[in-house]
Amino acid sequence: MGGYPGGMARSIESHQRALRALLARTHGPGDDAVALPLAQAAGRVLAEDLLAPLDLPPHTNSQMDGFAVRVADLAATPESGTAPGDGTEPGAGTARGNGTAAGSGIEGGGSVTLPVHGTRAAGAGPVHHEPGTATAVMTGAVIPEGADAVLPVERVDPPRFDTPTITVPAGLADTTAEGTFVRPVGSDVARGAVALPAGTRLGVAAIGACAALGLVADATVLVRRGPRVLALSGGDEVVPAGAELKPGTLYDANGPLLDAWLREAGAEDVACLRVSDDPALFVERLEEAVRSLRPDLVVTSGGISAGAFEVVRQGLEAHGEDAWFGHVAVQPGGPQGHAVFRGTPVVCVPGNPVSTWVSCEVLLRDALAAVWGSCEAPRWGTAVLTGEVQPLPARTQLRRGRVTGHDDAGSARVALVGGASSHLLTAAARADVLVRIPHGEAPLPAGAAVAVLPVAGGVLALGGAGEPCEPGGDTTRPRARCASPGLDHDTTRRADEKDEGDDE
Ligand SMILES: Nc1nc2c(c(=O)[nH]1)N[C@H]1C(S)=C(S)[C@@H](COP(=O)(O)OP(=O)(O)OC[C@H]3O[C@@H](n4cnc5c(N)ncnc54)[C@H](O)[C@@H]3O)O[C@H]1N2
Ligand code: MOO
Repeated sequence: MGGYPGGMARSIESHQRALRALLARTHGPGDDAVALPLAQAAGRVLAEDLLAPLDLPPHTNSQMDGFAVRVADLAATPESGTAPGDGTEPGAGTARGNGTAAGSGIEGGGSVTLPVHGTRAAGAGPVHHEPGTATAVMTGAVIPEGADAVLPVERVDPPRFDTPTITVPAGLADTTAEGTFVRPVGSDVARGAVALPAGTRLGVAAIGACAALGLVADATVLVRRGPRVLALSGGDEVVPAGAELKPGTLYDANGPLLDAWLREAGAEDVACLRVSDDPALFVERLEEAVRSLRPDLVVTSGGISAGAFEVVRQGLEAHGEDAWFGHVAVQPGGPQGHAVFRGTPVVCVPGNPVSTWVSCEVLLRDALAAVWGSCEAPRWGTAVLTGEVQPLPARTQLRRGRVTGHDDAGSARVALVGGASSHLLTAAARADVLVRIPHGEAPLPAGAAVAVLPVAGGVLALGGAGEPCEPGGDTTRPRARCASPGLDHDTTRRADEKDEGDDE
């Protein structure tokens, strides 16, 4: 248990400010941009407005399978018995009924009957609409010129297309306004207007929008350049995947985790280095890597807490400038640090894997978004807890959770996933939000509103993940399995199911 009085720790917000100031020492907000082919720009943030090269939709089209009509043709008067208009054009046989349309079950008392002229499928070119008629149109079909509304097929009588006439019930005829179920040309975005403003992350919908605008995969888009990052992780106990797992050792989770996270956060390039517990060697390798790679930012994981082998803290306190190592009043992510090394900002996050990840999501993301603009800032929402949660007395907790639907009032419901301990990485991998539990003494009851931060957006950028963390390392990897033979899943309580009061 890492106990310390909350009063001696920085708040999350004050540490965010410190990281912003650190990164701003070498980079101004949105300093530079890079032109990338669209195919490589997924997950990146636009550096300039993207203008629409065409109207979207490119033509006025139907929102429904139904019948295109002129609204004026639905406004027949009981006296005339026909729809207004000149009454002489083709289709002037339009009649207003006064009873229930035969077999339709539709209430009458003002219904209008129109002859059906033509059928238009999506993809067919524009045609002229005959006044006083209805044209069958499928969803997406160009609205025939002269028609100004669409009646859904299921609301007319008969509710089908193989019919010479349709009867429009009075309730529908009276309430259909011009534009009903019509999608005007350019109603999503007009040609020349801003389709995606600068600052938009090229997520799934934005990629779809670019495709809809006709941008081909090698069309160039200008995106914010992210930092080139050197990521250091390790410790004597940490070995790369594929190596022999000797007693007391464990596989490197944080190197690949940082590599994936930094790329998803818009880093231009990421180099990963594993370091030992020897502070002199740590400084030597850092020195070498900073000189040869010239990163914009160094991120370290581990080696900063209260142990006897805190290689990062010891190395940077002795050889860095403006080093700060202390605590933030948050769990996980309590121990934190930062320094400047040979002019390069260094952000130091704690080594427990969930602490590394949560620190990146909440602390580093804020600074990268503010100073580099290479990713979106953390955007908190609210949800209600599905069960009671015991807070910590002096630290905000950032628990992992999954949104499980909505309550009767429409609020998102969030259930915690796994316990509070920061080694519970597989449980964290099942989470889609971080749940902010304010410090306090009394349990938060089920139904209490809490802040939640979506965290499951990273998959898009991973296709481009670069070099493995250990180039040249042993490539013989243990094969993944779905379940361990012999492990009784019914009776084994997993470590990540242990819950409250766990505040390491
Ligand atoms: N006396 C105290 N002890 C600890 C405190 C404290 O306040 N007082 N804080 C605890 C908290 S909270 C955290 S978080 C950790 C942070 O420690 P470090 O940042 O120094 O990290 P390490 O000691 O190097 O490692 C912690 C933990 O994570 C494992 N680890 C490290 N790197 C990796 C990796 N690349 N892949 C997988 N796992 C990794 C490491 O084996 C340790 O188990 O300190 C607490 N202690
Ligand atoms: O604060 Mo530590 O980061 O819980 O594991």
